[in-house]
Amino acid sequence: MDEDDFDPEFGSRFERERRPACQLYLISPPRFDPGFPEKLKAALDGGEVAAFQLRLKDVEDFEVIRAGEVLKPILAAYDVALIVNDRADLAAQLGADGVHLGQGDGSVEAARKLLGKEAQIGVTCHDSRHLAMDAAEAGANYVAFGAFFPTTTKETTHRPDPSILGWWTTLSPLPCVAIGGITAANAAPLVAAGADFLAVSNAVWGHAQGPGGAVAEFGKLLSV
Ligand SMILES: Cc1ncc(COP(=O)(O)OP(=O)(O)O)c(N)n1
Ligand SMILES: Cc1nc(C(=O)O)sc1CCOP(=O)(O)O
Ligand SMILES: [Mg+2]
Repeated sequence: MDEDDFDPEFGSRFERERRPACQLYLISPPRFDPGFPEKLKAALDGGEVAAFQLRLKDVEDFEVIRAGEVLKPILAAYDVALIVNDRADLAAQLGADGVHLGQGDGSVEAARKLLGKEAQIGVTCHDSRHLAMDAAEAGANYVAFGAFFPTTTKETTHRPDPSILGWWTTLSPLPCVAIGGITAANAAPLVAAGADFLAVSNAVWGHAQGPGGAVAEFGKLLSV
């Protein structure tokens, strides 16, 4: 792809100016159980969600594809972007809206070649300003910082200060995602610091009032 052809600020769901408020980015549970599509619908009935990441772990490729095929029409009906974790090739196979890449999940450039210029490509940057600048330079559509709070969803070793979000928003127009142990009760400082997206898993799928109740709780926080 010609570098000049790529405009990361055009038509992107993750573009800050077009969507100024902080938004919710749901991360799937690590396994796809048969009841999950109904849980997803319940979550999306609870309020505004910008994006959904299919993050299945330790499963065969065909399971990711099968899950993606089931979830894609549901997400489309609610106008929610489908982002596939880890694998640009599976994102391409699914016709997903984008991919999320960790530091060991391949380059932005390679994902861009596979997915095209409209794709949303996010990059894990832990607590590193350097990684975030590298990701932006490589053509990422968003950078993700975390883990802001302890989480049982994933083993984490980095604990950024919320001020990294404010630093990023003054430096770059590229949206930033906050992730890691986020709940409606602890998220306010991340929103205040400048997070464009809150990426959340357990606080939604494991919520006592169900996923819809959880999304509604986040909605109250994000609408003020
Ligand atoms: C939005 C978002 N941010 C960070 C991650 C973590 O990605 P990675 O470091 O590759 O770890 P795994 O999620 O693959 O275990 C993410 N998935 N999404
Ligand atoms: C997938 C993931 N990545 C993280 C990082 O710090 O990069 S923390 C995390 C877990 C997010 O799930 P929960 O909302 O349940 O904590
Ligand atoms: Mg990964």
